[in-house]
Amino acid sequence: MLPAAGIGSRMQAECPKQYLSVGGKTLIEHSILALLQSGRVSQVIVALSPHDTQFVQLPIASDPRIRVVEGGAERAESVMAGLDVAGDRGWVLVHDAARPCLHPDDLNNLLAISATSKVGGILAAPVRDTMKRGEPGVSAIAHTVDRQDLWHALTPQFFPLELLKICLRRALNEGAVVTDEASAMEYCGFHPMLIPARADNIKVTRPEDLALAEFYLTRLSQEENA
Ligand SMILES: Nc1ccn([C@@H]2O[C@H](COP(=O)(O)OP(=O)(O)OP(=O)(O)O)[C@@H](O)[C@H]2O)c(=O)n1
Ligand SMILES: C[C@](O)(CO)[C@H](O)COP(=O)(O)O
Repeated sequence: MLPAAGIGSRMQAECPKQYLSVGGKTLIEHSILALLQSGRVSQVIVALSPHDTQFVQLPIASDPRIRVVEGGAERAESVMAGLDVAGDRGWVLVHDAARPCLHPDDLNNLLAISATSKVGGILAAPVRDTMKRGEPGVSAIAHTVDRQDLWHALTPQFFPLELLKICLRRALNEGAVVTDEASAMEYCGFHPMLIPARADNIKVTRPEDLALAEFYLTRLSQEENA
């Protein structure tokens, strides 16, 4: 499942950031292909804005493995819309359309957990910098946050489909803050696995991220063609 119904406001681009191009493909195409090229993904459900007129123009839109649903006002609602049409596929990957640099080794490491875990897990990168909590409303440090066992949550996030649907629906119905799928699982008392992953699986969010994504994608392409 690929949430792709955002407007990319922080990117300050002419179009929603998932349609910015790197290496001749849009970010959303890179993100979908990273899933399909694994050979382990049978269908990709893409949640799009009701105002999206660009996806249908992409060559990948005619791939029979792609299904489109209407996303919601928040990412979690878009994900829920996709899960509601996912059928009975056992496990589901949720991957941001804005994360085009997913490495196949990370994807395979995540997919492997379904052999042993009943809860699921996420790709994550350990925090490297000293972390500060800011004083609310002012640019001043309140205190340093212990970065021991602190991780950046990435995507894909990988869960048993029915369990994720139950947890996400409950979290949304009860007004929980859900910024990733693991948040919903945690809200319902589960402790998803953290799968150590590459820090170059960036979420293209701000203007300066596009050049970085281009560098990482070029390097990934060279590695795959080596
Ligand atoms: N209502 C929403 C909001 C976001 N997303 C998707 O969730 C992913 C991660 O969200 P984010 O990086 O925040 O994207 P945007 O919401 O588009 O960015 P911004 O917050 O800067 O507007 C993106 O692929 C985005 O398209 C979605 O499917 N539905
Ligand atoms: C799902 C996610 O990419 C994990 O880090 C992140 O929570 C998305 O947050 P956003 O505010 O919707 O970009």
